[in-house]
Amino acid sequence: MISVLGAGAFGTSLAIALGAKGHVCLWARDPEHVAEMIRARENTKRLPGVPLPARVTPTADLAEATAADVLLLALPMQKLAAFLAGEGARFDGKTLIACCKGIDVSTLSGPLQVIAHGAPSAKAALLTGPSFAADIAVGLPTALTLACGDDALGAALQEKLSTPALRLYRTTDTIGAELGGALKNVVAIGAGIVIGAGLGDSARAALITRGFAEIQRLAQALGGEAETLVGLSGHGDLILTCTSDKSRNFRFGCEIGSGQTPDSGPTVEGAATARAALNLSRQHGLDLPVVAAVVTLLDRPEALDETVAALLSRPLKSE
Ligand SMILES: NC(=O)C1=CN([C@@H]2O[C@H](COP(=O)(O)OP(=O)(O)OC[C@H]3O[C@@H](n4cnc5c(N)ncnc54)[C@H](O)[C@@H]3O)[C@@H](O)[C@H]2O)C=CC1
Ligand SMILES: O=C(CO)COP(=O)(O)O
Repeated sequence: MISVLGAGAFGTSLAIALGAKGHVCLWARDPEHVAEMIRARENTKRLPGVPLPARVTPTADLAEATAADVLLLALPMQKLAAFLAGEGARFDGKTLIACCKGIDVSTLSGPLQVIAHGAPSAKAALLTGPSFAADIAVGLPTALTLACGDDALGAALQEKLSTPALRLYRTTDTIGAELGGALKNVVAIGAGIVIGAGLGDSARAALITRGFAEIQRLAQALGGEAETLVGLSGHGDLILTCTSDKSRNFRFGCEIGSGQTPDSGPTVEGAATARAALNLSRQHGLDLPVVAAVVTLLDRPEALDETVAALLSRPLKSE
């Protein structure tokens, strides 16, 4: 059996997709939320309008959910470490698949390092790549990356989690997959700022491209492979997130760029990850001007004009 821990938009969409293949347990920490999902057969709070298949069982009982061998962790990145620390030995011997995108801001670790620390005897993998929960939930075609250091386990998980509409590609480059997925959200905030500020589509294309160069620079310095970064989990997800109004990171950036106070309610992974990425770049002596500009504007949105001017006045150089 498979369980999904975290009944947000993404966890629910994965439970719906996998519920077409077999039994899936969907765990949420709030019993009232679970009762509502059982009553409505829908996650009206996070993914309204899509019925839960009969084989999806919502539960607030973590013991019931963790009876499964394969557990998909669909929590926000900044909550993952505390969640694992609180549940300790429950995950011994389990296969944990991180479904979150980001870098833990206090330890500067990606999701797999966080799992290795919080659940050291679990086997770990990462599910990432370009996909909106709303698309997966209604069965639109989607291709994701399953990253696992153990290729035999990765192949078994690829088979287990693929459906006719949800195609998983696999890699053993977990660092490249983690960092591509984490950093594209930072660039998406930047792309949103550009559009929100009315700087135009050409400027957005420039920012995406230079942002991608920064993703490659940092990820490769940390051991990620170039091939992974041009794949689904890097370039693929960058395209999706920087060009769609469905992206929360992109919309958050648009709000900053247009002078609004951004809505702090939705999960916007790129905000904390921008700070983590900037700290990592300093540790490694790397120059990441797009990431640095996003951090500046998270702290001081009123500095938009001077931040854009500073980016545009950088020394001219070869591409
Ligand atoms: N929504 C999407 O289209 C996609 C999201 N993702 C990633 O999935 C991860 C989760 O995002 P969403 O599901 O969209 O967010 P969401 O905001 O819809 O849901 C997050 C869920 O986590 C739960 N949660 C938060 N802290 C918790 C804790 N300490 N213990 C237990 N549960 C907790 C919340 O109650 C909520 O149900 C993020 O890293 C995101 O980048 C990845 C691909 C697509
Ligand atoms: O990760 C995603 C698309 O692949 C979802 O993007 P947002 O978190 O910006 O909504």
